[in-house]
Amino acid sequence: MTQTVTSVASPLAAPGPGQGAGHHEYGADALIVCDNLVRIYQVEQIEVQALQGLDLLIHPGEMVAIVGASGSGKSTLLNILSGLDVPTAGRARVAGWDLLHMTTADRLAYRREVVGFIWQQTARNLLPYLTAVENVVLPMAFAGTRARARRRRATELLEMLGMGDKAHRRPGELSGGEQQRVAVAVALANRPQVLFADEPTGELDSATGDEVFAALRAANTQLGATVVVVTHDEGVHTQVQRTVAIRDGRTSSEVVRRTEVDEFGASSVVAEEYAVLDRAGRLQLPKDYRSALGLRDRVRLELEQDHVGVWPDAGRSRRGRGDEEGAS
Ligand SMILES: Nc1ncnc2c1ncn2[C@@H]1O[C@H](COP(=O)(O)OP(=O)(O)OP(=O)(O)O)[C@@H](O)[C@H]1O
Repeated sequence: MTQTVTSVASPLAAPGPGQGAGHHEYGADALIVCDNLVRIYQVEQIEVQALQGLDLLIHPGEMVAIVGASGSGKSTLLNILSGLDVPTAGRARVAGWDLLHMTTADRLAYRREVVGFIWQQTARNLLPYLTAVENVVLPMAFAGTRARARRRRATELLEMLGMGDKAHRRPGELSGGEQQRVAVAVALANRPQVLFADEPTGELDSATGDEVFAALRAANTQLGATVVVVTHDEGVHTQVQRTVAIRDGRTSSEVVRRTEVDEFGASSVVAEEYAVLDRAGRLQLPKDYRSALGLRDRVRLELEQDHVGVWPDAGRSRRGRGDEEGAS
């Protein structure tokens, strides 16, 4: 993987209202827009800032992983995007639905028809007393799809995900990976524009996890669903086109994978890491870069023709040494 950290001007850096010519709304062409999203939980007298001004854009047809350590805000973000929770401030929009201003009826329609979910706990995805095909039929029945059409779609989806021969088994008669593949079919039943998956492979070994990712990729490439997977597993970047890292309730870096074809026609996958630059111009330098050059407290910046140089504060390190000498 190339280790160039390139700071991408986050789309947030685009001109705001009234700024510059031809300005357009932030994320106008994105399917998922989080703009300065804040979620504060009040626990007795203490405020917990789970999201601290998170910016994120996901475009139609993307398959994106959101990674971050425990407590970084991943579940909070997913709960908001899936319509289960409401942010404290900021803007969140999915497929044209404003998630801060939805009525209860809107929320129901949104959850039933616009988005689909796969949760980590297989038991949360499927009803244990229904067969695989009956589980897939159920959301279509709630949405009012005709009986014959829902049966046909359920069968097609299970076949597409390699579960056609096990359509009449109950979840208890399926492996964990197979249950998650059925869960993907359930989530796709009402033709959602977006699939959200929360640690969908968390309870599985890596080989079985790969099968679940293959099912999510099929949903993405064959049905055109935009897929967002939340996980603490940083190794997930090999499974998706783009990985967005969250730290302390904010997006901090991204890894983008693309296929390059050389002059002999051989293709290879190149992964490039980007630092996210926010509207205020803040970006986070990776820890290994900071420690390699002893960057801390403040750095010297220099604007070059096509890049910005970042240097350790030489004056401060000299002073630091002087202090140490003085102290000895
Ligand atoms: N309902 C809640 N009430 C109070 N604090 C909460 C609540 N939910 C989450 N938090 C806090 O918000 C922060 C972000 O939590 P969140 O669950 O979103 O993180 P996460 O990245 O999903 O973690 P994990 O990988 O462990 O699930 C944490 O400090 C957490 O303790």
